[in-house]
Amino acid sequence: MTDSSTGANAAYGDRDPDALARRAGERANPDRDQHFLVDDRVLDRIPGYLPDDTDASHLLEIGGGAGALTDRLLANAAAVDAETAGSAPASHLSVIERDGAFADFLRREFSAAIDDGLLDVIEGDALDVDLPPFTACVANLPYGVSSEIAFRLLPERKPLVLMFQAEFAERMVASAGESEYGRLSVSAQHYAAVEIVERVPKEAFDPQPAVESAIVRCTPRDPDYEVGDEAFFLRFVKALFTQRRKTVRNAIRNTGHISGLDDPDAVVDAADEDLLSRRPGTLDPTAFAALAELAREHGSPTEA
Ligand SMILES: C[S@@+](CC[C@H](N)C(=O)[O-])C[C@H]1O[C@@H](n2cnc3c(N)ncnc32)[C@H](O)[C@@H]1O
Repeated sequence: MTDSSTGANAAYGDRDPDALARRAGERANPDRDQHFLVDDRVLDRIPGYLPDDTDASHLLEIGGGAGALTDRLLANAAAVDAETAGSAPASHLSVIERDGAFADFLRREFSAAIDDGLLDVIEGDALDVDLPPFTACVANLPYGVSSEIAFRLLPERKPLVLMFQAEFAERMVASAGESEYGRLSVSAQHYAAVEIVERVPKEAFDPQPAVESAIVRCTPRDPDYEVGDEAFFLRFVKALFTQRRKTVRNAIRNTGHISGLDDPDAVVDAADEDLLSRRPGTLDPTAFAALAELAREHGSPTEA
C-alpha cells in the first residue's frame, strides 16, 4: 500500500475527498441526495464522536457516496485491529449505497479492504435492505430519507453518529417547552440520549446543500419511564402533536383516529385537570408516558 493521498491504494484515512469524487467519475447529483463531505477536518472528527465505550467491531455506514467517510471509518477499524493485535475478532465495516455507480466505485477503490475482510459494500436502498448485525453506525445521511433511516436505526439501540439537516437535528434534541420540541424529540429520546456534537456549514459539502447541517450523537439508554406498549406510546405522542396548539384535553378527544383510542372521553375523565389544560408541547416525555398508560387503561385502544 502506498501513502499517496490521491491514489486508489492510499493508506486508509489519507484519501483526499475531492480526488475520490474525481476518481469516481460520476457527478454527485443533489436530486439523489448526493452532497459529499469535502472538509477533511470534519471528516477526521466524525468517527471520534462515537461514545467512548462503543463496540466498534462492526460499523455500519449508510450512503457511502465516493467514500470520503468510508476511508476514515476504515482507518478507525484498522487502528482498532492494530491495537487489539489479534486478541479480539477483526473489525468490519459495512457500507450501504443505493446508487449503483458509486457502489461499483467503492468496490474498486477499496478492493484491498474487501479482500482483507475489512469491508463489504451493500448495494441497495437503506430503507429496504436487511441491515447487517452492526455494533454502531456512522453516516452522512441522505437528507430526503433521513427521518425514515433514523427511525430504522434507533430501535436497534446501538450508538449512532449521524449527519442531519440542522433544523431536523434541533427538533431531535429539543426539550419540552422549546419551540422545536415535538413528536420527533419524544420519539428519538425514547431510544437514546440525543445531542448535537457539531454544526457543519454548507461549505463543507460539494455540491452544497440548501441548508446548514449538524452531527447528532445518539447514545442508547432506557428512558426514565416505562410504557407497556411502545407502539401505542409512539402513536399517542404522534396523535397529540398533530394538535399542538390545542389543549391536551382537546388533542386527546380529536385524535382517536390516529392514536387508536375507541373511548378518548374516558381518558379525559380519568386524567388530571392541570395536565388536560396544558398544550402537548409542554409535556415532557415522562408526562407523555404517564398519560399514554392512563389512555391504555381507560381509552380502549385498538391494535394499529
Ligand atoms: C449526503 S451523501 C453522503 C456521501 C458520503 N458518505 C460523504 O459523506 O461524502 C448521501 C449518500 O447516500 C446515498 N443514498 C441516497 N439515498 C439512499 C438510500 N435510500 N439508501 C442508501 N443510500 C442512499 C447517495 O447516493 C449518497 O451517496
